[in-house]
Amino acid sequence: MSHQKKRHLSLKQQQNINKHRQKLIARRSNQRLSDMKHLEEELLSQQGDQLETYKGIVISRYGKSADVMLLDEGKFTQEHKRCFMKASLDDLVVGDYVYFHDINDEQSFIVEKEDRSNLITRYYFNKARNIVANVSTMIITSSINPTLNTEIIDRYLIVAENNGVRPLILINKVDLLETEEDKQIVEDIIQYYNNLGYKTLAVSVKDKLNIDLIREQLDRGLHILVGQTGVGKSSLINAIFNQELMTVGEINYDTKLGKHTTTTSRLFKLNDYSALIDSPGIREFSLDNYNETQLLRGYKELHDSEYTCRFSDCNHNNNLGCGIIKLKEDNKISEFRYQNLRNLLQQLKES
Ligand SMILES: Nc1nc2c(ncn2[C@@H]2O[C@H](COP(=O)(O)OP(=O)(O)OP(=O)(O)O)[C@@H](O)[C@H]2O)c(=O)[nH]1
Ligand SMILES: [Zn+2]
Repeated sequence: MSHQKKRHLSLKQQQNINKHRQKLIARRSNQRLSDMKHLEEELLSQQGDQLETYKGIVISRYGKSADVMLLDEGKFTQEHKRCFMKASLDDLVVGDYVYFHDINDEQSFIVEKEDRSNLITRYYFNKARNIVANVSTMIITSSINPTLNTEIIDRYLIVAENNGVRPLILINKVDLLETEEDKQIVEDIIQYYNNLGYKTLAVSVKDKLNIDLIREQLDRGLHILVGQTGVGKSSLINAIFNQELMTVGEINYDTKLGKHTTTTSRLFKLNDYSALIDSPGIREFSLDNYNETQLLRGYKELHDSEYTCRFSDCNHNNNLGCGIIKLKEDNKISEFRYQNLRNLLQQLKES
């Protein structure tokens, strides 16, 4: 990697790295022999050589290591590194920007992580698990078949709103709409979300409809694709990149492993500054363990102070200063969004 430009570190970063080295020296005497120590020692032995520091982005996590793509002055490259990290950085997730040193040709060591602009978390049995960081766009994918489920769209919107991520809503497979009535229903839904300020597109991978408009929306940053199984996420990735990058709707019966069992995530570069990250953990995460405040925060219609419930313990079932009921009475929320909100509140009560 010696041909790569040396990254100029800020004073603070240099100090942090120096501090880290000193800590390693202090720790050396009382640390048990372990793989990590071995790596750290190797790192230390090279101190005199003025280790170069590179910036990268985490694209996969495996236990105690991470795959990092090298960034060249902020631009995505094709170069990947398998990295180990100091213990305090073991919460690294896909999307984290990191600084690392090369230990040898195969191995590198991450010494610092940049502050995250956002972090998407999911809950497994009440335990928070970080999924991905620094996301610019959450591409919320839904489709006409098996059924257009706006409640799931709304669930993802809640996650996006609560994490400071811009949503882009795609309604795929519109080629399957047969009647004028169905077309109108879908058009109304799309218009409603667009009016709310969420960019929403009708697309068809089959007919190559509006794929160029999707690309236009993704000119900078890290993007993730979310949505239920079968809505056409893999098909969309192939269409956006105009390449067969993903296997569409197939299961490998020889190994009895579906493609969902792949644990690695992949970063697909759209241009120097824009990339799409795909991994099973990201694709399948859903809204769980959200509290009522977060849920209501996820509904843009309620952001107007006029529609804030007067009492913090409002049960949203009687008219006494309830923002949700007022919203409905004033016709400031569509029927489908209102029903979804009611359903989500009900599910919260039952959980
Ligand atoms: N009619 C129609 N079918 C489509 C379209 N896009 C995708 N499909 C089909 O939908 C099925 C599922 O597509 P995938 O791309 O595998 O869906 P996915 O969301 O990646 O599914 P998971 O990997 O299970 O999450 C496949 O049979 C695709 O051919 C479309 O625009 N129109
Ligand atoms: Zn209320």
